[in-house]
Amino acid sequence: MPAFAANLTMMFTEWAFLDRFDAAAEAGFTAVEYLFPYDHPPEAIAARLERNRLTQALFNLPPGDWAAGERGLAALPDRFDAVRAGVERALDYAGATGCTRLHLMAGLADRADPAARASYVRAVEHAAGRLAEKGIDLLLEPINGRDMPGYFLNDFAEAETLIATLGLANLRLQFDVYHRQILHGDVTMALRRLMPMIGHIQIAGVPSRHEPDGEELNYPFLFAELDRLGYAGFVGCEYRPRAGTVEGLGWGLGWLTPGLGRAGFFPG
Ligand SMILES: O=C(O)C(=O)[C@H](O)CO
Ligand SMILES: [Mg+2]
Repeated sequence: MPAFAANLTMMFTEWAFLDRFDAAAEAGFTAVEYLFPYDHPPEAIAARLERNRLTQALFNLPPGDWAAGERGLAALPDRFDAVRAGVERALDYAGATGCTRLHLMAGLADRADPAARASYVRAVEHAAGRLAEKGIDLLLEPINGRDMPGYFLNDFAEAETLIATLGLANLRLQFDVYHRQILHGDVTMALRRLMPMIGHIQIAGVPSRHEPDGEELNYPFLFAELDRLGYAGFVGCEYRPRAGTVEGLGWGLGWLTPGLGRAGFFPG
C-alpha cells in the first residue's frame, strides 16, 4: 500500500499554511510535503509535524526569487554562492523537521548551453556532498515545459544519465508521474526501469493536474504496480483539488484513514 504525502502547497489551501498540517492529518495523511518552508520558522513547522505525528517527506531547496520568476539556481552560472547559501538554509529546516529528502530545482536555462550544464553539475555535486554529511538524499526532478517553460531539466533520460554518471550514493530521481506522462508517457515501464534510482514519487491527474482519479492515467493500477515493485518511499499528492481538498479525497478511500489526526479539527 503506497504511503501518501499531502502536498501542502497545492492541497488544503483552504487553511493557512501552518494549519494545513492539522487538516492533512485529520484527513488521514501520515506524511506531508510542500515546495518551500522558508516563510515560517523551522520550529513552528516542527511543532505542527510533532503534534500531528506527521512525517516530513520532502521539500525544495531555496529556488531564488520565485516571485520574480526564478525556478531554481543550479544551472545559472553566476548564482553558485546563492546555491551554497541555500543548501545551508535548507539543512537547518531539514534538521528541525527530520526531513531526509530535498529537491534541488535546476532553474530556467538552456540545456544545450555548456556553461549551464557545468554550473548544474557543480551545484548538484556540492549539494549532494553537503546533504550526504547529514544522511539526506538530494533529488532531481524533470519538469515539463508546458508548466514551466524554459526549465533546464525537462527530460527523464537526461536526469537518468546524470544520476548514473555522477554515481553519488545520495543522488536520486524525483519521479513525478504527471511530468513523466506529459513529457514521455510510458509511465509503467519507466517506473520499472528507473525504480533503483527513484527517491520520491509524485502524482496528479493528467492533463488537468487535479485529483488522480481518472483522465489519462489508471492510478489504481499504478499504485498496485508500486507495491509490485517494492517501492517503500512516499507518494506525494501534488495536485490542485478541483473543488475542495477534503471533498476531493474520494480517490484515496481505502488508502487514507480519515479521523486519525486531531479529532474535531474540521469545522461543522
Ligand atoms: O512542479 C513540480 O512538480 C515540483 O515538484 C516542484 O517541486 C517544483 O515546482
Ligand atoms: Mg513534482
